[in-house]
Amino acid sequence: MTSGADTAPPERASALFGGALPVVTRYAELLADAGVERGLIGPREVPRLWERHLMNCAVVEEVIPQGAEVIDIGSGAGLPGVVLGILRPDLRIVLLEPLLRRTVFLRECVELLGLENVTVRRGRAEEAKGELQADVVTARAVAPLARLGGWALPLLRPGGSLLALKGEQAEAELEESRAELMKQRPCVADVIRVGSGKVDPATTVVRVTVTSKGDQVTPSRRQRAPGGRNKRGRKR
Ligand SMILES: C[S@@+](CC[C@H](N)C(=O)[O-])C[C@H]1O[C@@H](n2cnc3c(N)ncnc32)[C@H](O)[C@@H]1O
Repeated sequence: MTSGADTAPPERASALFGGALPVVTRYAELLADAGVERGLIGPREVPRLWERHLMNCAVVEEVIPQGAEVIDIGSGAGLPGVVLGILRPDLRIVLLEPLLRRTVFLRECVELLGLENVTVRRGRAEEAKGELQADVVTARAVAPLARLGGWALPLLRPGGSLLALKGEQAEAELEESRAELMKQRPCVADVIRVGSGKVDPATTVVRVTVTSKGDQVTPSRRQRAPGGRNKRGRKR
């Protein structure tokens, strides 16, 4: 067991987590203990669990609407999904993760922390289309934005958002990926910073919001020209 001092919350965690602090502290202990033992997080992350992981993820809750259904793609050891589930009991969260030993750990966390609003699903995001739907999809350190968009946008309800936690290159990555994201589904995208004054630096999030009521824009639909004719002018 890692020493308690390693996982003791810093002072400003109290303001951020409020009454949820004891449960987040228990989660920090699980990460520092079984999480490290089973190779789900590196031992060097333990001293910076709070600032760099737990608090950094928690502030994303600022932009998640009340009562939203959330899918956390590539949850790993539970970031950001478990933290959001603790902090926001109003959310219903699915932790979507393909690797068995990670889903085993996630199920243990859900059970031990008593998170009735969080479920764990083993699977790949690209295979969840048609089976899972959400108002918000979160993802941290899972895939480049264009690929992530291809997995996440089909899972969103109209008006729903992908919230991708990214680093300092977020703006550049968004500009490179914007056209690809639009091909997936009509959407608007921006880079926002959340948690100013609560975490330093603020957490950078690429937010991609689906604007259409319709489904994904499929190549066949895009090729269709108005007037019931296809691109070559032949009547359909
Ligand atoms: C670098 S880890 C990040 C874990 C966690 N989000 C975090 O920030 O600590 C990437 C995670 O994405 C998962 N992953 C990779 N490909 C995936 C896919 N196609 N669908 C869902 N999850 C995937 C991996 O199994 C792994 O747990």
